[in-house]
Amino acid sequence: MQRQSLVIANWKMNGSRHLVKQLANTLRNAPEVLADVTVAVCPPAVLLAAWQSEVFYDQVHLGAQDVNENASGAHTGEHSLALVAEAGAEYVLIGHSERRQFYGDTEQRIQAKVESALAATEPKFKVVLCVGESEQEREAEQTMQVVQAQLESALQNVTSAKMAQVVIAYEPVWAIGTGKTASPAQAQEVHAFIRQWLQQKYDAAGTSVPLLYGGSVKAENAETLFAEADIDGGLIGGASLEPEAFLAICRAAQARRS
Ligand SMILES: O=C(CO)COP(=O)(O)O
Repeated sequence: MQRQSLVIANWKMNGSRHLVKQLANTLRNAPEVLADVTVAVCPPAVLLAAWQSEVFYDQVHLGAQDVNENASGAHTGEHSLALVAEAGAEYVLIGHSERRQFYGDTEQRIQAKVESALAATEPKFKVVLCVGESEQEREAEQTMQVVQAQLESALQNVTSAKMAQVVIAYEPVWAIGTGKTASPAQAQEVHAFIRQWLQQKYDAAGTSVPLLYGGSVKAENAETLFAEADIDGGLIGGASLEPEAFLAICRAAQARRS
């Protein structure tokens, strides 16, 4: 099955209004890429509005890097789904390893965030669930158990019908921001495992879920990663801060289709 290519920029705590303009202009000048590849950008939430005024919605989608599971209330510093939706977000990253490691995102909170995001109707968010093992877990040959436990926990109450809104990003923690990319074969092995798990739980609905690889994806390695059967695109950190590099990665995702 040929799934649509998807590339998502995760700016993390980086970027500026200037970079919004630069990346928007770079992407706007490549309509042939945007016609073939779904591209979403997740800037810091305070820059969503700047993107909203720059970008044609039907060309580049916007996303939030995280969201609070509650609808509103006394949660200083947090953003609700309604707030990020108002700022233009259609995608939301949930369970990024940096949030799991440093900001208290337990399995239970991630599950709650996934369920709140999938319950929202205006808009119907695309939930990008991030999973991945640490270096020690890989060395102990626990990669598949760790990934499976993360999927089981986050998706335990998610039905097949809702899976049309779900994207899974496999991001091995040891490859994030380290320059150590998983080899295409290493990434494909885990993606195939995730695909099999999804198909077992969701049948056909599991076949349609896009699977993204993240972790030191660069213009130079994107094409070989995206050539793998179960890698439908990427979740890009550092390279998404360089407009030309990010566009080159989007072009590599476009090449995957042909
Ligand atoms: O964490 C990532 C994207 O969410 C990957 O970051 P890098 O591309 O900087 O390794």
